[in-house]
Amino acid sequence: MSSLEVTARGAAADAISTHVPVLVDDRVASRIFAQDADLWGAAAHEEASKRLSWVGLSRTSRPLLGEIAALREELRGDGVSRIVLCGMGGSSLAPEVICATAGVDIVVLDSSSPDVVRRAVSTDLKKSAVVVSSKSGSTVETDSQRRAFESAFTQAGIDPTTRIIVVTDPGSPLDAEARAAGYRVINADPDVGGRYSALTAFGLVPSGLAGADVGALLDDAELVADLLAADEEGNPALRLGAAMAGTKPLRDKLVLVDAGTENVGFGAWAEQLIAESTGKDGKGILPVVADGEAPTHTYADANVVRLIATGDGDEGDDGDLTERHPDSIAAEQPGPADETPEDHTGDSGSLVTVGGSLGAQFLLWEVATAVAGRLLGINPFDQPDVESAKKAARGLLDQAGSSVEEPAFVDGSVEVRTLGGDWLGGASSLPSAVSALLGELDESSGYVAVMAYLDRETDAELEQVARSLFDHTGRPVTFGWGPRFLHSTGQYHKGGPANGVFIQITAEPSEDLAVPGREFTFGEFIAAQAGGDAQVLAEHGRPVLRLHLTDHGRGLGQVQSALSTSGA
Ligand SMILES: O=P(O)(O)OC[C@H]1O[C@](O)(CO)[C@@H](O)[C@@H]1O
Repeated sequence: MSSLEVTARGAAADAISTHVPVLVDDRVASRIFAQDADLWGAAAHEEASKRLSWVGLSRTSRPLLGEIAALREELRGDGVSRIVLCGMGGSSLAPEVICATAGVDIVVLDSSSPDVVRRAVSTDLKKSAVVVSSKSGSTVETDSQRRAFESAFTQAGIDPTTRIIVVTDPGSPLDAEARAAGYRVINADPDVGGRYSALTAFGLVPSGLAGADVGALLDDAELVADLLAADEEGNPALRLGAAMAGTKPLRDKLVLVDAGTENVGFGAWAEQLIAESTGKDGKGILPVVADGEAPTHTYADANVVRLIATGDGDEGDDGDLTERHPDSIAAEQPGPADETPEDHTGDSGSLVTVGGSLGAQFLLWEVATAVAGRLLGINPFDQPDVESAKKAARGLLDQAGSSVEEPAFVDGSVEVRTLGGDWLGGASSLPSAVSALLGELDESSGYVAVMAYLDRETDAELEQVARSLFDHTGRPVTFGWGPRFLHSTGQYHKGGPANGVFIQITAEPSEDLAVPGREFTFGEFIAAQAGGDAQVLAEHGRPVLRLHLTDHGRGLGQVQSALSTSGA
């Protein structure tokens, strides 16, 4: 069943009551589906005019289904049982959620760590097919990964053109190069941006080859398309968009809590959509992907979204529900304060509950984010600050091999460096440096961003420090694996509100790996990405604590300990 269930309480319900009637009067929903590029102001018109084709994908993507099914059968006949996806951000986050939800395996390689890449290219190569997905065709991580696989297949005596499938925009540099080299190329709709591309070839090809029922995704999106295009107060996307960006005062931390949803890892996909779409011009909504146990009302700028299983919605337990039919939303009138969980500030809180099938929710959140962009007064379709980090990384790559700046000090197996202000003070140990950074945190609006350029499989335990830092600071903490987050929350960190403090963790690889045909190695590349991002954050006045592990095991233990006690 694809019905969308959305309810709201507290400040979110107030935002809905305030803004949805105006959105209806302005016919925002029907104009989005009519691909009206005027909805976000003159400055956004050019980009919006080539970034709205996602509204029709539930129909226009259908011709892909036969091609995907045939290719899957061909590969299986060739002994392929492992699908690897090389892609960053919008070119890999949707397949990751689609396959996890469908319970089918896919290896998502969205890292430039030499150890991670080496593991991906040296595991079961003879049984593997690789989808190389890049809209622009110029993302260096994806190009480097492709080169590594091309070389590995060749060395294994396997013709790479029989095992590498390319998904890219028509006319991209990768499109021409791949076709000339004899690769199979599947073009995606060029009028859809990466973070809106879940129902394009970027989302469907890798997922379908891995065995997910991608036709059902399109069916589920199709079932709710008319509802989401309706200029009606029951339109779930108008209400979700108003709840996201219309609270007063603005609650700009959107805490995404897995409260039983069948859509596995949905928060990681929504994180890029929301952060990269809204985080610019000093504004934006920060997605905070929390674990299910996270307290739901703990700071006054929190807007909590509980992602529930389809059909688990509240059945009018407050009696305030307006008539709710399966495919609509009911915005509860804000009940008495005691009906919504109190938080430690006595704030009555803001809570949205969302349920629905994955295909329906892809479209729901895409429309809601476009609505939120209009309410925030920003262009939800560009990512102006991402390029600055890429440019800084390229600059550092050109200097590859040159000496790295000296650390402020070394504590055991951790080199400590600081940027973005003279906030270190007299700190001379790792815990005291963490404490000094947290001392820069604005207690009413700030957030902590942990950015780990490590191995999200073998170092997965590190993610738990987010909860410790939250418990210690009472402020939102985001955790991103580098360089993957650069294509998700990275835009927000640099272009959004200047209230983040940043902890970057890097490590010496166990063994470096050449990028075939390039003048840099994977180790040099990921180090340049980290250095470039830190440099740009500091240029934006953000305090950055850079922690570099000289011995992976011992250094990681020190960092986990320091971030878990947070200098307490
Ligand atoms: O698909 P491409 O062009 O390789 O881009 C990957 C990702 O990088 C960005 O362009 C910038 O982060 C995202 O919008 C996109 O999803």
